[in-house]
Amino acid sequence: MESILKHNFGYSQFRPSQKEIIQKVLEGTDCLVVMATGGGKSLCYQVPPLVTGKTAVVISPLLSLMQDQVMALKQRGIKAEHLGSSQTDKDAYSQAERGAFDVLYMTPEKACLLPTRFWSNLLNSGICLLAVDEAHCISEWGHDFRQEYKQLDMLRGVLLKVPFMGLTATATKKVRNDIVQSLKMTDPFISIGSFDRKNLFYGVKPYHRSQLFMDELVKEVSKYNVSGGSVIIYCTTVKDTEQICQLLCGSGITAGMYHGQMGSKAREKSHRSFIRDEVNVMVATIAFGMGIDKPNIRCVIHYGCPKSLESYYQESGRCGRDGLASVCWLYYSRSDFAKADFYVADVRLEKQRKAIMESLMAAEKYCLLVSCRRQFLLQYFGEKRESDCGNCDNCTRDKRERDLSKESFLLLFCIKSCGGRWGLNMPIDVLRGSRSRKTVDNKFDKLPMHGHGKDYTTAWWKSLAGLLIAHGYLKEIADDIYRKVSVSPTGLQYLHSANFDDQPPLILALSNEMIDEEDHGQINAENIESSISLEGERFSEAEKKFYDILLHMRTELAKENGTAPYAICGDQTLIKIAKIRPSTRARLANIEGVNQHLVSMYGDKFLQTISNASQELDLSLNKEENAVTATRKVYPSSEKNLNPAKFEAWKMWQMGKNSLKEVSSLGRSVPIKEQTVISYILEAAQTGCEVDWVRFCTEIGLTLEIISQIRSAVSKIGSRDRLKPIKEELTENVSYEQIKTFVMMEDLNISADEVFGCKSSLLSNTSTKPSNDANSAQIGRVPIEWGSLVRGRAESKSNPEAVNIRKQNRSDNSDHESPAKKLHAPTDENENLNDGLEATQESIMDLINNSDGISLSEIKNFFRGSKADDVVDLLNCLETEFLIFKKNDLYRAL
Ligand SMILES: Nc1ncnc2c1ncn2[C@@H]1O[C@H](COP(=O)(O)OP(=O)(O)OP(=O)(O)O)[C@@H](O)[C@H]1O
Repeated sequence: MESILKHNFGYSQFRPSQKEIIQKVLEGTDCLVVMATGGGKSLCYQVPPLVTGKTAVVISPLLSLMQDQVMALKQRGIKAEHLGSSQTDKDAYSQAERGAFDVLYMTPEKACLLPTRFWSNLLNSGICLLAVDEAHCISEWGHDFRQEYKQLDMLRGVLLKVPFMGLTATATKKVRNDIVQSLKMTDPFISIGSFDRKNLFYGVKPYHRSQLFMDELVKEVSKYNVSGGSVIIYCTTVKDTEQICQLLCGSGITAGMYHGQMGSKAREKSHRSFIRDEVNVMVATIAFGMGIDKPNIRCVIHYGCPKSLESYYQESGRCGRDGLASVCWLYYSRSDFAKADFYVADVRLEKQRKAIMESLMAAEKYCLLVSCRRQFLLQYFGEKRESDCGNCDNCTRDKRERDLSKESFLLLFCIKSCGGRWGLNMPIDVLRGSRSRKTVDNKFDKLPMHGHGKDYTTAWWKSLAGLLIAHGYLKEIADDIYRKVSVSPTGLQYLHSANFDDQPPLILALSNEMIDEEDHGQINAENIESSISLEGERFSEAEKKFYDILLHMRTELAKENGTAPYAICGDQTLIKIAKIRPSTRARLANIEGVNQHLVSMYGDKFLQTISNASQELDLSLNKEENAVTATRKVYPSSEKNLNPAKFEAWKMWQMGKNSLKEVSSLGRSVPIKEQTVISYILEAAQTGCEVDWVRFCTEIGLTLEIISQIRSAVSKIGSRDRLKPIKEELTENVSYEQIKTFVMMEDLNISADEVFGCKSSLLSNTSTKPSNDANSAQIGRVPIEWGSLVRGRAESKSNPEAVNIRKQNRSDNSDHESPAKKLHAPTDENENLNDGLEATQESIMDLINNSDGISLSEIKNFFRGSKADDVVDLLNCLETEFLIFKKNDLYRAL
């Protein structure tokens, strides 16, 4: 499967769960896949047909989405097609039933309309899977219910024994159950991944329709536009869509537009121009979006509060799909929260109206939040996150705190005095001294707090109510389409401890709206700008020019071939090419994201461009990948990859030599948890910051003994994907932080020897590496089992000499020894035996086939009978032929 992944997709590693899901499909098991937006769900149905040689049928809700996917798959050398009204190829249908396609897309309507004959012909030809993408559309509880999806169950009666797969990014438990039942799945494998999109920064701002705000919007969009990144602006109405598009175009930004009132041709054209990088900014209603997989969208702006958090997560999920840092802004106005009437206009069932209302209230809550937005979002989808993320506006802004005891008392008292039967408007009107008929009729003008809140605006009071709801002093419930606010038990307790003249302190962080109002509605540039930098990699001036040349070449190639630039390869791949500047096809093929189709179709063009541009810009070729990506030795570029809070924490700890405890409180009005500081530093390490691991391990109490315990727990569980089961295997004194650190060090190939300054006997039982390897005894990576490697060679007919080696090895190495002990470095005797071995394509293939990843130095060492350069040349040839590939600096067979 890994070979298919590299060969067709250019990737060297499956993401968490992908492989397991694919294996389940291959076993014929139904699967429900819930994975974050951009998590890589598509691969779960695109790989099985390549393994089995049978067709995967994919049900997808939108034509444009299917067309994009077909286009991208074709660029990966995969036979893909869609059936539907826009299909112009008359033979597509008959080819499809003959099983000519690996992946066959169709809408649910089409799937239900196709005659049984089509399905039985396809069954005869071979069908490995029926995948239902965006499966939440099947559920009436979902945020995007589509009637057509409901009828898909009829295919069950036709496609006997074919595994069904439902895929979605947003499914509550109720929706998940609905999908399983609606698709009549039997004992399905359910995979629920994390919803966390770590590379996305989340921010929210209240907006006013002022010129100042519009100027700032233009400025924000221009920022991404100049660097070639794409932006989507989602509007809640067609009118806003047109106005914002006009505004941007009037400011010299080439923007496209997409909404439901445009004709289908115009919409298609607009979509195509965006996908092909002809326009970088798309202003759209939510008609545009589901499944858009354009990797380089750097910013998604919501101009108006979305109607639910599910749709917000879906739409903002279009952002940063290549994993580079990207930004999601949500601009709201108070009037957005009063749109419930509009959303429920055609809904007759009270139950559904209530559900819509609750969704809107959750979105409102997200807007008004003063704590970590990521934590809130994840919690909404049922996922727990212990610490603040440090990558949202609330985590990164300086909090302005104030004692709001007097104001809170007044509001709580007033809400209670009004009887808890109202929304917020009535009690706030009372506080502001209203003598409206309703107030007088209810005798609220006689209440003691009447008129005591005149100094603040209605919006300010609403904001305070939002804070009190968030902190549990007030509770808000939906009653059909109305909201009612009442004082919670915590609020009552507070009221009891206070009176008109004296209240216990209640210190709260002011919301953005309150700050905004107190700063006289001035939204300044600093406020509105995202606080993270988007520059993914640090380029020199010349490298930046080199990258631009590559971008230009990719655009031209895409035009010539009628495809989208990103379908040729993603920006991240292009960044790597610009940094490494490979001179041969083999080196090009080895870059993450480069698939065989790219090498054979466009390889010459890439190499020619690289050669010319390198000469022109005086840049050397074939920069060592390690020098580019080494994560342990470089740090300054990480300032660009980390948000300021995390970078500062790392700087204080690593450069300032402060302890973790000191970092948690130094210069902060409210200390953060020490665990948060630890996670910041680990993240810094991940993005390339240098970390003094000795000091770090000492501070968190991570010893060799604990490492050994964690490793045993990991091998018992068989996976490091989830920390909880690992933690449960360990004694209580081993903390999550220690486990996280272990995992991170393992990911970064940090050697225990290096950290603990010894050749550890504790480590040698499972991960001893040949002692002549400078990087030996890395934590966790089980190195090549020299015994099995030599046995493997011996079994190969192409290498008779190996038989001798096996004999020799057997006599040295008892079969009764534990597998761990068999992991030993070659003895001097072994080394002498290898002295005469010559490398050939075949013998290298044997060696690699029999190893679980082998480094260049190990291969050179093994074939000391050949010149090192010859070994490298042979390896290059094997890479070009896509027989082997490199992952984490280890060669593996495809
Ligand atoms: N193993 C992998 N290694 C690297 N990139 C991957 C891997 N798997 C998928 N990707 C890339 O991640 C991006 C997102 O994948 P995909 O379109 O399948 O997401 P998705 O889960 O369907 O998201 P959504 O629900 O938002 O549509 C794609 O560009 C895809 O090529």
